[in-house]
Amino acid sequence: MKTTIKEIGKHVEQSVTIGGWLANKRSSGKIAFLQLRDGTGFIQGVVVKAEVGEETFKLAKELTQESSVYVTGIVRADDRAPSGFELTVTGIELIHEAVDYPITPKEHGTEFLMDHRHLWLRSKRQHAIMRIRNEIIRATYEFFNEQGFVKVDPPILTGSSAEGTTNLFHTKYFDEDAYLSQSGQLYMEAAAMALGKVFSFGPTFRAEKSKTRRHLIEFWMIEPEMAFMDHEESLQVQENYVSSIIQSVLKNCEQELKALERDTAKLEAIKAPFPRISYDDAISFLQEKGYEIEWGEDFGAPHETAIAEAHDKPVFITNYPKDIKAFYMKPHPERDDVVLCADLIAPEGYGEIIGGSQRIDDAELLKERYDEHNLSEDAYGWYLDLRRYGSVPHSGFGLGLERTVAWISGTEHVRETIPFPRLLNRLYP
Ligand SMILES: NC(=O)C[C@H]([NH3+])C(=O)NS(=O)(=O)OC[C@H]1O[C@@H](n2cnc3c(N)ncnc32)[C@H](O)[C@@H]1O
Ligand SMILES: [Mg+2]
Repeated sequence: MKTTIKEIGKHVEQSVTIGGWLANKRSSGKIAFLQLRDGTGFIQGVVVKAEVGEETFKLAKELTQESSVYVTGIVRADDRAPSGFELTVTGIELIHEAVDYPITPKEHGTEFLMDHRHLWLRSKRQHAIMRIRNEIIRATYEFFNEQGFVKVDPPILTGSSAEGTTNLFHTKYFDEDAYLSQSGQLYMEAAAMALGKVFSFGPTFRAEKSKTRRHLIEFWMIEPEMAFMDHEESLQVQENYVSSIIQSVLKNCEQELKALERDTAKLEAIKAPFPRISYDDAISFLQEKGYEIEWGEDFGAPHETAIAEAHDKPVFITNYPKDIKAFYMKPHPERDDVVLCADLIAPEGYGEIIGGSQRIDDAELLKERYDEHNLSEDAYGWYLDLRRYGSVPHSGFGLGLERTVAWISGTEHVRETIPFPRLLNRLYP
């Protein structure tokens, strides 16, 4: 019967057929070991000449890397195998021969692999990362559906910008100027006024000329927005959400984490609540550590890493100066120089995975911010309406999917956490 590698454990000592590709192989004299993959996992097929005969053994010996095949065999339980099973091959049917597959089992440079991303995706490591990405996405929908959030899809083509105008992708919308969305937030606030608790999940775009291991030009963001929730209540949603996806990955991606040699002990300990440190205290901490940083400056990667290293869980840095944060953030009730916001900094040097805040809910104050930031009512009048008609306290945040995948999977660079990364000077494939 036809099955998949993921399901093969249900057929021990039975004859099955899998469709897949040859990932690698080794052979000696009268026995060949085929490393097979079928998209659901990897398994070894053992081909014994005396059992399969001359013709099938010759086919096995001549199979080339990434040729597609149907392989039939008896499923054997084998504790030594990563999947716990092995296939004693009884038959092979070649579907299509791959000639000179470029990504051979030897080491390859990053640019070579990036130029062949459409093929590199097939490797065991990329397979593991993509399955962890999938689990984080699945667990995200599970968490927010269980919490009573409604999925709402903000537009990708917009006439406004939430995160400033320095990294917008301009495009034409017929005769009008338009931008690719940097963040769905402003629209999510409108949705929250209609549906209470909402979340989006989609691509966002930042024309940032940053060449770091944390920056993509196109990345995916989960953006929950919650009417009647204040800043601290939003932090509780964030820490519960992040804890939940970590537990889901630990539970459902054991083989993938093992394939990536991820130290899961560091993840198992991560449960809500997460520590909070104010921006003020973070500045003092860094200055005591000898960092040259003054109050009012934003943190760079080394600062975030130093702050994260002082904690064994993700840490919220709260209440940044108003002047280094976005126009929509609500001022602190006791201070007008800082705002009710927080960045969540992941451990192990993975940096900021969440940016969030309580939003201004007063029309006059928001109008003042429009004037300060030169925002036109033509483009932002609708956003002001949310404060003119039944305004309420509300908060929200954005979690960067790729940075979160990088952290949980222990992957150095975000380029491996998205199927087709868009980086500075990288639009291919
Ligand atoms: N609904 C909201 O309140 C979200 C808010 N408008 C927002 O966009 N915040 S953010 O700019 O900090 O971006 C949020 C997160 O989005 C991720 N992010 C932000 N920029 C990037 C780039 N360039 N590459 C990869 N990931 C990125 C990172 O994890 C940030 O913490
Ligand atoms: Mg941010």
